[in-house]
Amino acid sequence: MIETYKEFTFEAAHQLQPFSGLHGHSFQVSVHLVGDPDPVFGWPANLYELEQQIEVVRMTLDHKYLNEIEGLSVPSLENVARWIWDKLEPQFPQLDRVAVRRGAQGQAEGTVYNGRALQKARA
Ligand SMILES: Nc1nc2c(c(=O)[nH]1)N=C([C@H](O)[C@H](O)COP(=O)(O)OP(=O)(O)OP(=O)(O)O)CN2
Ligand SMILES: [Zn+2]
Repeated sequence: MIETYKEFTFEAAHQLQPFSGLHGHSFQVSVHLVGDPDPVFGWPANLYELEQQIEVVRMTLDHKYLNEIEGLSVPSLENVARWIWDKLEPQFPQLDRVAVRRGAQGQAEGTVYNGRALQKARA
């Protein structure tokens, strides 16, 4: 098995009542794929294909008010990560986890969503 990842960022506003009113963040995301290496290229998936789908996701989130996006009415870090997983997993069965963080280096807060581990734990 081999792991390949792609990072992207987006800027967005959100609020999380009753904990926070309207404000914005720079979010940093990393998308990790795990799978058997391709016999020629050694990758679990072609990054060109992943990048195309990530761009669709990024365009949906970037410079948006997250609470208004379908499925993101409660945009905690964890729900944002799950939402990204749900968008990418149908095209990428090799998807292993999605990490979402916000805040400066050394002060960041974030989450790692591993949908497959959660599905196994529930089964
Ligand atoms: N596990 C989580 N806990 C909490 C989350 C979350 O997403 N996951 N979010 C919140 C609230 O949004 C909280 O008010 C955080 O507000 P936010 O401005 O996003 O972050 P900070 O308060 O740390 O402010 P900085 O801008 O980072 O200084 C609560 N719990
Ligand atoms: Zn916030």
